Amino acid sequence: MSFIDLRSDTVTQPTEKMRTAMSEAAVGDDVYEEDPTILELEEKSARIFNKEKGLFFPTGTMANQAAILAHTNPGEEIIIEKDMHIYLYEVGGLAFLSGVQSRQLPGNLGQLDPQEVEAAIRPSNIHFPRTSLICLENTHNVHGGTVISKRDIDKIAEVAHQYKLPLHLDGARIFNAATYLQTTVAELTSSCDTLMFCLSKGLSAPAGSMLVGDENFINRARKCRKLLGGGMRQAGILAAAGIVALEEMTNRLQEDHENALLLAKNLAEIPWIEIDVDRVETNIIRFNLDTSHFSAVEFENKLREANIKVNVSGDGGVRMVTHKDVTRDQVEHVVSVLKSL
Ligand SMILES: Cc1ncc(COP(=O)(O)O)c(CN[C@H](C(=O)O)[C@H](C)O)c1O
Repeated sequence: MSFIDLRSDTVTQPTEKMRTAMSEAAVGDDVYEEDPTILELEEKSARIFNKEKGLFFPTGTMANQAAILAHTNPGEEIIIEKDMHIYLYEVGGLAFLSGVQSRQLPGNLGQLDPQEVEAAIRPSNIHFPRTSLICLENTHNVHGGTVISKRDIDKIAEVAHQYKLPLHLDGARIFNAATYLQTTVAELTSSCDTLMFCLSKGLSAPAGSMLVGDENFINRARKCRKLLGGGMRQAGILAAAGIVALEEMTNRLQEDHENALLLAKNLAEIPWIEIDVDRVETNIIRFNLDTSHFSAVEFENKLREANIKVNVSGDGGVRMVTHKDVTRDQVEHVVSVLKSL
């Protein structure tokens, strides 16, 4: 039974070309830095982002947490936007792994206010922890795949660098942001000191994320990855799919964005759905149910009966995410099912 899976772009299946590349991958022991396919993916990632080095990770969470470990020392404070994945969905890793506390600022659809960031940087004072990192997320998951412009990233970087602080970008969906802005990822992230991006979401690799930054940082992050158990052996089998992802999947993301907008515009016509269509910029749609009509669970179950999977939260919030494995026809089918409810 085939489902239309709108829960996330993490569900994407590898392409046939990825599977072939995986089966033919040249491999070696990556702890000794001898896996040729991982080395090729790391070099390609660094080149695409115009950073000195790249480092392959099993997941985006591990890459984000290794970056925070490599940027900070226990007892320091990092400045984040209050709804970031790094804070909301990484199991308290900031505290548990890095021993840092977070200063959570309110964002405008994920973008931080440069003045608020500057005001949050701790001056030296015997009572205060040292601020050691500033983080952004682009596109922003919880706010609905919203995009932060280069100009707005650069404004935060300017404050960070004025205080000699690094800026780390959770760029899980940075290719979606660059597609929306019609720019390159290198241009968009040029002022970020380090960034993570996912191969395993819209780019459709079966697993894997990359961290890119300068050589000194990547050397520290490699050690943090080993500490976290991410030192892998012949993982070129996974990296081979990542290379195909970068070569073939970054230019099709506009299709996902068009499907998301088509879905959002149709959802807006349904009386018991509250959605801001203008906020749909990339492949994530978030909307609220009029729960007097349906409870979140009822809504999820009715869609499941129609072979459609979505993520709902108890308060009636719904997220739908378009991706390679959801076609335009399937989007139109979802619309007809929703209108029939
Ligand atoms: C902005 C951002 N940064 C990092 C990650 C973590 O990536 P993985 O650890 O899942 O590879 C995610 C995954 N997001 C997943 C999803 O959206 O379904 C879930 C919520 O973890 C993310 O959205």
